[in-house]
Amino acid sequence: SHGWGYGAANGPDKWAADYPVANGPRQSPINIVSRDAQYDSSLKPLKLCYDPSNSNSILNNGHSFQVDFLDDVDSSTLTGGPISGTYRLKQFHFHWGASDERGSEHTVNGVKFPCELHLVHWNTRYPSFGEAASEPDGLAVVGVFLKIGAANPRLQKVLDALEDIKTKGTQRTFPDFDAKTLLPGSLNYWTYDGSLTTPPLLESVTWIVLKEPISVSPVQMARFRSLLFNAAGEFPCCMMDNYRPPQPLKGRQVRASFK
Ligand SMILES: CCN[C@H]1CN(CCOC)S(=O)(=O)c2sc(S(N)(=O)=O)cc21
Ligand SMILES: [Zn+2]
Repeated sequence: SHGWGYGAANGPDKWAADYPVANGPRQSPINIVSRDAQYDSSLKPLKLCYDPSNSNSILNNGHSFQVDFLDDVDSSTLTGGPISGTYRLKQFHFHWGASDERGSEHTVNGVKFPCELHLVHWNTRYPSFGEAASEPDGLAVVGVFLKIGAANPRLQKVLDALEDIKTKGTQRTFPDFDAKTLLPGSLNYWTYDGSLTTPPLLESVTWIVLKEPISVSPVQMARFRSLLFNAAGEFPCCMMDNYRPPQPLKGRQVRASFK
């Protein structure tokens, strides 16, 4: 049987068959309606302490590409914000469209961005990432929108590595990358309780979506689309539109860290 993907036959509308939680009460992404987000003065500032020496490899997993971090020690961490305790950076990856008018998973007042970055962290109160991933407070993902504008030099190292991981299952080393360089100037955020946006769609994610986007140029976006969903030797299928559309809010509240 074919695995999940983003095509007509195996895309988001088909996931509930194998992953019934797809219709659960806290699914992601969502459309963020800024005027409905409630400012919460008790929310703390986000504290992201990333150590470049933790970055390890860059991998094409057939759904996106991800930069993986060594997470056996507490050196690239997320604290503060809406979460309590310490979460460790595990990986970051992106979702993007076939053209610049779509590609993000979260939307803001119905606006889609061409791309969205996800920095995935797991709660160190649990013994491992795998165990954390199935706990309601196990994961925290920081989402950053990419908006079309000037070329972003901080993306270049990542984009240059893509030619070495064109097909599914390929990876290469990716040392000394400072993920902090991908963050915008302001860490103002919206936060809500949600899920993974891909199978297994586990409802274990505290979402922290930054309000300020970072820039990406159309030429840089084309580099994302040069990746392939397929493994080497298989019929080539460009990696694009690898995003899940917004899901029902089902009564959840979205809080804002800013007025
Ligand atoms: C392609 C597979 N993507 C998932 C793989 N992992 C889940 C592992 O299940 C135990 S994961 O925790 O690294 C994440 S985070 C994430 S998103 N888009 O919500 O940030 C998707 C996935
Ligand atoms: Zn993601």
